[in-house]
Amino acid sequence: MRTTVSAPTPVVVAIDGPSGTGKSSTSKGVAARLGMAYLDTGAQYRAITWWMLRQGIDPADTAAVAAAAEKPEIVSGTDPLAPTITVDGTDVSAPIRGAEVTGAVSAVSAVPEIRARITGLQRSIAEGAAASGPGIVVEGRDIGTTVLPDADLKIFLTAAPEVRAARRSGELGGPQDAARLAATRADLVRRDTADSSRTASPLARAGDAVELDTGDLTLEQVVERVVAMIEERRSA
Ligand SMILES: Nc1ncnc2c1ncn2[C@@H]1O[C@H](COP(=O)(O)OP(=O)(O)OP(=O)(O)O)[C@@H](O)[C@H]1O
Ligand SMILES: Nc1ccn([C@@H]2O[C@H](COP(=O)(O)O)[C@@H](O)[C@H]2O)c(=O)n1
Repeated sequence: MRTTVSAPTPVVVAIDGPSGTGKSSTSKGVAARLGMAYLDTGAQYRAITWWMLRQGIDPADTAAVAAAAEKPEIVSGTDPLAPTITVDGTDVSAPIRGAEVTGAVSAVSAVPEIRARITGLQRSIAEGAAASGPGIVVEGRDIGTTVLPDADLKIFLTAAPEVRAARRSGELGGPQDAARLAATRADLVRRDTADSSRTASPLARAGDAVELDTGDLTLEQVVERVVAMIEERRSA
């Protein structure tokens, strides 16, 4: 006798939150566990910022950034075990994590023409993944509010700035002195303030998002909780 195993219902999951709350690590872990696709939308904003800087465009020159918004080709690979990001065919996964891009990305991502361009890309990737597999986990700042307002599950991650700064400093290696922690904390808070106060699609928790404070949880525990929520939605 042959048993039929039905494919899991495709699920679109939006994970938002401030910098360093664990969005990328959680989203990759969840997507890998459930065989889903994964989209790092911050990497897309970083990639377009990298291109602007390479072109000599001043990130503070809103008109110049807007005029160039459609020019670079940005391609995201959505395998959670090996996510990729290219600009005009160049792998930019390393340079987009540098201080220059990190310092400029909030200015570029606040420009409405940039948001319209990147939001369009994000929606088409999410649609494709939901149509052809078990779904996608999309992480960013405005996924639940603007990019995918009809997502099946929305999560908003939080953690105190001190916790986030300690995690980030640990990631960078080297001595964990007070001055370094304070500088890392200030950098996170500066970016959160810029991202939440912009007019176009700011960092915000969607009204129907589940808020999860990751401060006292290990990464494994956070992944476990999100997986449980997805399985609950699937069986509902
Ligand atoms: N629950 C957790 N417990 C301990 N460390 C964690 C936890 N979640 C994430 N981390 C660590 O915190 C750091 C930041 O995590 P991650 O890059 O996933 O955050 P993020 O929200 O995607 O940040 P950003 O918005 O700046 O891209 C990483 O070093 C990660 O390993
Ligand atoms: N949905 C999003 C995602 C990101 N941004 C902007 O990109 C910056 C970098 O994001 P990381 O997650 O890689 O740290 C972030 O500070 C935002 O300016 C965004 O606007 N919307």
